[in-house]
Amino acid sequence: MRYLPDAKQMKTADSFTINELKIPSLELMERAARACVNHIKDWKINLNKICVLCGSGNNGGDGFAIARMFAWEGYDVTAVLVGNRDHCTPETAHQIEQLKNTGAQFKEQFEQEAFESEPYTLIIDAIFGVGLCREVGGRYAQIIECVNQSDAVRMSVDIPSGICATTGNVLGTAVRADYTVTIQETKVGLVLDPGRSYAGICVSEDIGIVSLPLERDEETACTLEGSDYAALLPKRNADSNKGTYGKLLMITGSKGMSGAAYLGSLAAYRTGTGLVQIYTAKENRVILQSQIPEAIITTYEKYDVNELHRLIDWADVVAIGSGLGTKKTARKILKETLAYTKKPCVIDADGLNILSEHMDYLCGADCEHFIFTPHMKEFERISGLKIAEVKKDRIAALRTFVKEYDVTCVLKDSRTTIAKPRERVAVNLSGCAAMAKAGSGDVLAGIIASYLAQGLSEWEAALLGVYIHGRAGEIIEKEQGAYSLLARELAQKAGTAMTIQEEN
Ligand SMILES: NC(=O)C1=CN([C@@H]2O[C@H](COP(=O)(O)OP(=O)(O)OC[C@H]3O[C@@H](n4cnc5c(N)ncnc54)[C@H](OP(=O)(O)O)[C@@H]3O)[C@@H](O)[C@H]2O)[C@@H](O)CC1
Ligand SMILES: Nc1ncnc2c1ncn2[C@@H]1O[C@H](COP(=O)(O)OP(=O)(O)O)[C@@H](O)[C@H]1O
Ligand SMILES: [K+]
Repeated sequence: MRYLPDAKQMKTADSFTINELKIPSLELMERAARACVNHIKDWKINLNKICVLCGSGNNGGDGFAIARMFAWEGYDVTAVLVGNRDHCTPETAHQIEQLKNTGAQFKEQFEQEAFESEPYTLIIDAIFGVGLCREVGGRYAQIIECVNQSDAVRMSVDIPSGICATTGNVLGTAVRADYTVTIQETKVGLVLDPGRSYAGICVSEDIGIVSLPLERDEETACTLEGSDYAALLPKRNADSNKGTYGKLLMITGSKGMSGAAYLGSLAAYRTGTGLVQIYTAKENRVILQSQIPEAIITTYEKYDVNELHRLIDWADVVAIGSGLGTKKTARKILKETLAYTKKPCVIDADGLNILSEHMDYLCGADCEHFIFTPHMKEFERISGLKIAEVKKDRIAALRTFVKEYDVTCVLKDSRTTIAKPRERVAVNLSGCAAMAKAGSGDVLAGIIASYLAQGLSEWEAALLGVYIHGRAGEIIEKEQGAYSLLARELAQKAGTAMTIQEEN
């Protein structure tokens, strides 16, 4: 597991290391700068003419130290203070002093004409780091625009200036970096979009800042690593039969929407479930029987409460909502399912759309065992927060939502975030744009339900499901390119994605 701290959490870890472990701030700065220099050299960037743009905070201090190191080695380097000299931190003021007699050029002010006339091959952005605390405007915005218009390679120290380390949002404007060296832990704003795309190739470098404060703070987000996911994989025993791997009831599909039922059940079988029963509208029987003969098909024309209870009693796990529609029968089925089931239950798509108008269905329900899988629009509906509002700080919005309803929630997006009360918010790092196709979400609901059926907890199933879904997308993108993925291929490849994981 890796921590993904926000700005405040990272600053707390910095201060703890400096104040409690007595590692001087300047020593950490020296290590940070050295790490940046080493990475820049590894990347084989053209170093003919280097410009380092430094703010007055400690991010600027890192920048001046980098300039000094390159100057010592004889490179042509210019360091520009883009901040106010009177506002320099003691460390940054010290670094400016250290720059004297190294051969580096020092400019106390940014001059646009001079900057644009120089044939810089590398611009190092050390304007703002985790201390960015408001919209970038005025002079700073102009400087960042100049940087983005330059033909030089752009490398950011810690985080592209203008990106919020806590939310990944652009605060006014931001440097579009080709490379970023982030100090110690990857900030959560570097993995959430748009911060992720502004950072370019991003590496983190351990400089000895301790993680204890991050561990202590339950609000520090995290991401899992390959070995963590491998440990979650359901075991396949020699002495087993289909009953060993769970009975999954999928209440999915409606008239003209058989695809959702097909995709979810295919994904569940492909990822290991022993037995899948689909409960769907009667019009889907023939098509589903021919598309997926491995599934048991039970159909309804009208709502029959006894039949629904019998099916839920049969199942170990329920998944409801994909392609269900929002008509009267669908509403009745959802209401009764949520009231009756004590089994783990994935609620997706139309299940969430119906619920958004009837949040009272959750009263008295076994919410602790529910996993919601909304995309942004569905989350807007169930949370009552506009998408723009959610995007301002999606982790905070998600955390508040799961606390209120006591559910596990998988907020799907280009970067999917997963939350549950009393757990750290997790950000999934697998997946790719090839997956932005209709039906991808139905597949995810099937995979998560499949892991529940095989005995994983709600939290484990959500984490592993989202990861494997993304890995399957990556495998397809590698084989077929970024355009041709079909949701059914995602379902088919999900099992392969699990095998690869086992080998890691
Ligand atoms: N020893 C350590 O602790 C280590 C720290 N390290 C490095 O330090 C970085 C954090 O340093 P930091 O905390 O000094 O903040 P930083 O990002 O430089 O910016 C603060 C300055 O920006 C200004 N400012 C903010 N927003 C603004 C805006 N919109 N528009 C204009 N100005 C704005 C703000 O001004 P003020 O609000 O005071 O007016 C202040 O002057 C971290 O990312 C890492 O690179 C590493 O070397 C490891 C060891
Ligand atoms: N650009 C992207 N990068 C990574 N994953 C993506 C991207 N676009 C979509 N996805 C994933 O694909 C799935 C789409 O789900 P959803 O919007 O519910 O699809 P549908 O309703 O058509 O089944 C989600 O799991 C989402 O995370
Ligand atoms: K920066």
